[in-house]
Amino acid sequence: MNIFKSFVLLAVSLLFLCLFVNRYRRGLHLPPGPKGLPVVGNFLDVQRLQKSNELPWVTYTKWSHIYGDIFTFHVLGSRTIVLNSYKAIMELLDRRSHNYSDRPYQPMLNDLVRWKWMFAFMHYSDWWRLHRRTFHQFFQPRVVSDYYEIQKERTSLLIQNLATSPKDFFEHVRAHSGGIILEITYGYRTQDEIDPYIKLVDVAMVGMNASGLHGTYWVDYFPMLRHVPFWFPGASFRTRAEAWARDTDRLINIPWKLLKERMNEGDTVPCFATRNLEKFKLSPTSSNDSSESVMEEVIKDCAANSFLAAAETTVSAILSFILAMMLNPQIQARAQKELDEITDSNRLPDFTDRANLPYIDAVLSETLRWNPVTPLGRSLPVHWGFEVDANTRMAALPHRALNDDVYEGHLIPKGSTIIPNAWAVLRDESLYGPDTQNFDPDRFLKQDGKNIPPNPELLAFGFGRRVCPGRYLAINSLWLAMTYLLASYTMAKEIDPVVEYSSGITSCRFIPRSSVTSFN
Ligand code: HEM
Repeated sequence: MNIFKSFVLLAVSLLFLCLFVNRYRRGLHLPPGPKGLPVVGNFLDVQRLQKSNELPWVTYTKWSHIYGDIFTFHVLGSRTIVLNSYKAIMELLDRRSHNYSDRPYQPMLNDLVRWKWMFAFMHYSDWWRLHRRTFHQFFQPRVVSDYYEIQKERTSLLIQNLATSPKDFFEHVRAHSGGIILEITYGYRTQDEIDPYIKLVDVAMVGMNASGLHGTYWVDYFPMLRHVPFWFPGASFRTRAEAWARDTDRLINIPWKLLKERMNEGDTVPCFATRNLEKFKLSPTSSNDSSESVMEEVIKDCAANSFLAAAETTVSAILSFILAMMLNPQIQARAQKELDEITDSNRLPDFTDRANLPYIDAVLSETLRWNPVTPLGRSLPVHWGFEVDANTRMAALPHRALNDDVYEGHLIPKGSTIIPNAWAVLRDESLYGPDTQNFDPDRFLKQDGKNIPPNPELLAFGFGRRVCPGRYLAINSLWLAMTYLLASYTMAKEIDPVVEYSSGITSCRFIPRSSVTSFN
């Protein structure tokens, strides 16, 4: 009888607890958002957005004008919360980053297209931490100066290549960014070595962009579908995923295999991969792909991750800078004047000059603000001169809430996908002043030193524990490319460039500057 009484008491208490928790949760509302249909939620809105020509960050910004800085939408039971203000992004993703450092599970991308080795897509876990730590040791502020010589050499080559074939500037910029990271990670040095690897990235990115947009495939909502056999009616996504997965495998395996062959022949230069393998006393002769040790797997993953993460993003930032200079000749002339005064127009700039070039620093900040590489927290696949369809532009690197949280009276339930709309913040006139669609470095140079807007680096490189670990290297590469370009050329319009990434610019004239051509 006593046992029965205790059981009833426990059940009643549990019931009250549930009611209390429910009341607490009911009292708090989810952030508002577009009204959806029963069961499918906003499935149709999202489909419409994916098929439309409107860029998703633009649509999200419009929705934020209707629903507020923080809004929600649902698709088939999965909840997405979009943050559109500096305050909300910094409070949640930065200050409360312990709760928002996870990534949503994407069965199509991670499992079927086999990107789960990429730590940018991993869950917040010990496995991710091991990767991040291994990576960080070679890209933290203390060590990035070790890469100055590689960056200078590659940037000089970019300037020379532009003189030889200016029409191929897009390829030259890609070879520049790819060349820097390939030498740092795998020790590859020559031009001939770089091109095939850049092609591997290009090919693998097709599958990544197509599968990385959560919700494009039903399997993202119903993960069980990943077990559907290839021959099953309607399972064409499995065949497509398998073809993309083979490209992913090639991206991670081919550079590694070549590195090991070279190590066996004693023909390598010190780099991220070799120095790490030595550190953990891993001999390439004693291991092959099927018997990799755990640490070898981590080093191999990190090398491929840095290669992929660095190549596209840095290219995009440099192309944005070139576009801004072409469209704003007076800003270009002012930056060149500042540079010439420091270098006396008879040498190339160096990192030690940076503190004396405040206007160029403002141009760098404005470049990151004006056309952010990662409008929704991930890089844009920029292919100037090519049409990129709306789906590929939609990709984002979202965060995920690990536990229930409350923000300004809104409930943010555990498991919600969180998208930071950095683009909306970087265009916010209350922070960056008027006409944020225009390129104007002066917004960062207030004479009185007051009301300086937030540094765009805080938004462009992501947030909290997931902030881009390659940002110090990226800023150095960008600064050097900008200053070498300004010192060596005047960038001018050949035809009217379209200020859009999708249809993009097709041509730029690189006019050698007579005062500096002697040292090219
Ligand atoms: C202009 C250049 C770059 C931009 C704008 C950029 C931006 C970003 C952004 C927004 C994220 C996501 C952060 C988040 O989830 O909150 C990220 C992640 C990452 N970036 Fe970068 N990045 C750049 C260059 C690089 C470079 C040069 C490297 C490598 C050397 C790199 C390596 C990574 C890695 C490994 C991650 C994943 C971090 C994680 O999930 O823990 N990035 N980057």
